[in-house]
Amino acid sequence: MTYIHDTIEELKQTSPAQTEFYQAVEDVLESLEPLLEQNPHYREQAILARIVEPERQIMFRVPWMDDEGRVQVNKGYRIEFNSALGPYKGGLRFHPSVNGSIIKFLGFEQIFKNALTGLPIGGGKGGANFNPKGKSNAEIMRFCQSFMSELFRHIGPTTDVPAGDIGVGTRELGYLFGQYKRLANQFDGVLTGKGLAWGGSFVRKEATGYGCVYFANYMLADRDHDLKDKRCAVSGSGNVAIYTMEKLYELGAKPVTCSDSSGTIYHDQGIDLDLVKQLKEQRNERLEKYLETHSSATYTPREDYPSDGHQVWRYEVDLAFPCATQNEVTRADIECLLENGCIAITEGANMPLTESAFDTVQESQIAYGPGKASNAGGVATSQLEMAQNASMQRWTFEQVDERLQQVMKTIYKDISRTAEEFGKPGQLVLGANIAGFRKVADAMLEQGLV
Ligand SMILES: NC(=O)C1=CN([C@@H]2O[C@H](COP(=O)(O)OP(=O)(O)OC[C@H]3O[C@@H](n4cnc5c(N)ncnc54)[C@H](O)[C@@H]3O)[C@@H](O)[C@H]2O)C=CC1
Ligand SMILES: O=C(O)CCC(=O)C(=O)O
Repeated sequence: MTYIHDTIEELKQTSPAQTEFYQAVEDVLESLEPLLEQNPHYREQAILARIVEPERQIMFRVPWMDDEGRVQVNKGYRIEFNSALGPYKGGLRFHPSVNGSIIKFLGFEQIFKNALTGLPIGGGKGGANFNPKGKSNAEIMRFCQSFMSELFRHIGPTTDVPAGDIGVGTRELGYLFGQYKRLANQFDGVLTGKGLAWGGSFVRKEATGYGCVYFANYMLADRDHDLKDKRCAVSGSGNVAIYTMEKLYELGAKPVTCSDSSGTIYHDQGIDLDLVKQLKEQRNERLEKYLETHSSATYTPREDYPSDGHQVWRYEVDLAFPCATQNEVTRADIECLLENGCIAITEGANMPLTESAFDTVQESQIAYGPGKASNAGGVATSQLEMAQNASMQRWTFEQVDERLQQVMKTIYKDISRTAEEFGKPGQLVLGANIAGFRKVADAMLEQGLV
């Protein structure tokens, strides 16, 4: 459709050199053709041109001092993308690869993901090109304090509520929250993923991984499969990967791989999750150390990966769960998964498939849970944390987990129904993009020229 094509071309002119952002925009817009044909008012009201433009983009200097007394400077970002459905909501990423394009793609995805939860949250994302690897605890604290010294004036419990993402966990959120409190003189729900003793919610830590597996379970059930005894490839070994593996074990499946940015572990008898938690959550070690306890496992260092992809996807598995980062699955990886009999891919990470991997999946018959639906459990539970903070209540682990399961079921049903409505049953990408877009676009139209 030329309207969609023209919007994407215009975006490339006005926001140059933002490859990941174009990739995320193309994924959403290219699904919208049947909806736009049915509803000409979206075009008349220039809704596409409005929705791809963030409401506000904040970029700032983050100066801090390292342990040697040297001054360091990083770039900080917060993209407040869309507030049609509620306050901006989305994580903060600290990773050396962070730039305007990465934060914009993440913020754009977040708009539709948050809409799919059915909860009143808009979309935003932020972060810095800061590399936490090898930094001391004191350096991390000083960086977080400097980052928040600027960010605090832009956020608030009903304005913009950041959370964690890659490189930002409970420790970093603690330092960020401490600095916010000193500057704003407020103890409120301005960040989510907080420690349980200072306003955090049960299940937030586990929510993205658990939610992803709940989603996979609903998707498989609809295709007369279940998780029992399924061999699973999981990538990453951070927050999302660990709690994906935990729930897979609980529901009878067996994760046989995990990875970090240095290499991949394959363990045929099943990944030793207690050991991975020790290595990653407590000791901050590389996965290679896994071999010191399990010599029967295989470790492949990154430099020995196949030239066209990633080792983690090159084993015989039934299910795949990319849980590390964007563009971590190539076309060759997908071909290998398909040849090895994999029946479903469920995304824990945001946009983990390269464009050609995505096209290959779309052409295949494999069940595919797109991240904006399947990893929405994290942000949904963040909203439950906001609700608990605002009402000064604390719900039990079981109550929050029950709500999380309900949200994931509703998302699955909503996107499946939408795919059917547009004559493409089972096409969850189309279902997720149309269902998410429609909620946001309709709210924007009702709010006037915003
Ligand atoms: N934390 C959350 O609640 C949510 C996270 N996500 C997404 O899940 C993914 C993982 O995030 P978290 O587990 O929170 O982060 P994390 O920092 O806890 O873990 C990230 C993992 O990915 C690996 N990784 C990072 N960059 C990599 C690279 N270039 N190559 C290979 N491995 C790499 C790291 O070694 C680590 O194992 C990201 O795409 C994030 O945006 C999505 C929804 C919510
Ligand atoms: O919990 C949140 O607010 C953010 C989660 C997030 O960053 C994501 O869904 O990608």
